Order: sequence, then structure tokens, then C-alpha cells
Amino acid sequence: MTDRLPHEKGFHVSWDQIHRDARALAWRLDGKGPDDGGWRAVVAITRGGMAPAMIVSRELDIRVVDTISVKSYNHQAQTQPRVIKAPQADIMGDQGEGVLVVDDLVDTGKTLELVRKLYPKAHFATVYAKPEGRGMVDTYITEVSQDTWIFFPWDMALQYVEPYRGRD
Ligand SMILES: O=P(O)(O)OC[C@H]1O[C@H](OP(=O)(O)OP(=O)(O)O)[C@H](O)[C@@H]1O
Ligand SMILES: O=c1[nH]c(=O)c2nc[nH]c2[nH]1
Ligand SMILES: [Mg+2]
Repeated sequence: MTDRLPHEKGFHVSWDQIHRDARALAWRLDGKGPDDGGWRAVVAITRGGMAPAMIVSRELDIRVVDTISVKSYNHQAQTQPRVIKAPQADIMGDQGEGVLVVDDLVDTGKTLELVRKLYPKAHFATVYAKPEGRGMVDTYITEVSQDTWIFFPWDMALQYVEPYRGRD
């Protein structure tokens, strides 16, 4: 199945902005882990969750970091999400309790829905959230409208633009 999504708006995020927002996410998560000793590990949903997960794990001083690879999109067209690589079983434990699963954003929620089914007791955190998928995430920082496409700094490059009054 491939759906073309109507994205009216663009939300362009700089490296500085994602750094600030991921740090804010870490601070919000601090002390929210299970009572018996806090977060055991961070698991990034690749690839978009890797930069936020690095920042969160650095802020919270968590050294056990793993990845789960879920592929959901071809450019802006959504496809059925599938797990390409799972995290280490001993890190996740039985149901993921005490593990922070981090992604850059939740959109329709299909990616998190899949990971939640695998690890129902993990805590799911994203930097950005859209309304449709918000219910799938436990903690996030900034919400944008459903018709917004978020452009991350790793998908962009600086380039020249014409001055506003210089265009014919
Ligand atoms: O809530 P959903 O509608 O499932 O969409 C959100 C997911 O889509 C993007 O990942 P993508 O599958 O494009 O892979 P990438 O992280 O490697 O870019 C994004 O990084 C989230 O993981
Ligand atoms: O870079 C991205 N921006 C988005 O808004 C989005 N939604 C799903 N997947 C996405 N990837
Ligand atoms: Mg992703």
C-alpha cells in the first residue's frame, strides 16, 4: 500500500533546533523511569531516531544504546512498516520495561504501533508529533499539524536563494 500524503506546509528544522529540542526531551524524561533505578537503555528507531537518541542518552548519561530498524516511507509516500533489524534481546528484557525508545517524530503512528506491540512496557518518546500519531507516544516536545512535512537537517543542505526584490 502506498498513500501520497497532502503536505501543505514545511517545517524546516536546523541542527541547532533539533539539538535544543532533543535536549528538552531528555530533560522531560529525566526521573520518569521505573522506580527501581531509572532508564536501563535507549533504543533508537533508525534512522531518524539516531541523532535524537544520541543526544538523549548523552544528557541522561545512559551508556547502553541499541537500535531497531523500521522502514515506513519511500520519500513522502507511506508503505507498510516492517522491522529490518531488532535490538538485542537481553537489552529489551521481556517487554521492554525501563527502556526508552526514541524516534525523531510520530506521524500516522504506524511505526510506533509496530514497536509498541513488540515491547509494550517500553517508554516511547519523540521530538515531534503530529495529531494522528500522538496517542502512540508517551512523551514528545513539539506538535505540528498533520499537513506539515518536517524537514530534518540531515535531509537538507544550505543553498543560495534569490533576494526577495531581485526576482523578475
Ligand atoms: O508515524 P509514522 O507515520 O509511522 O511515521 C514516522 C516515521 O517515519 C519516518 O521514518 P522512515 O520510515 O521514513 O525512515 P527513516 O527514519 O530511516 O527516515 C520517521 O523517522 C519516523 O520513524
Ligand atoms: O522527514 C520526515 N518528515 C515528516 O514529516 C515525516 N512523516 C513521516 N516520515 C517523515 N519524515
Ligand atoms: Mg524513522
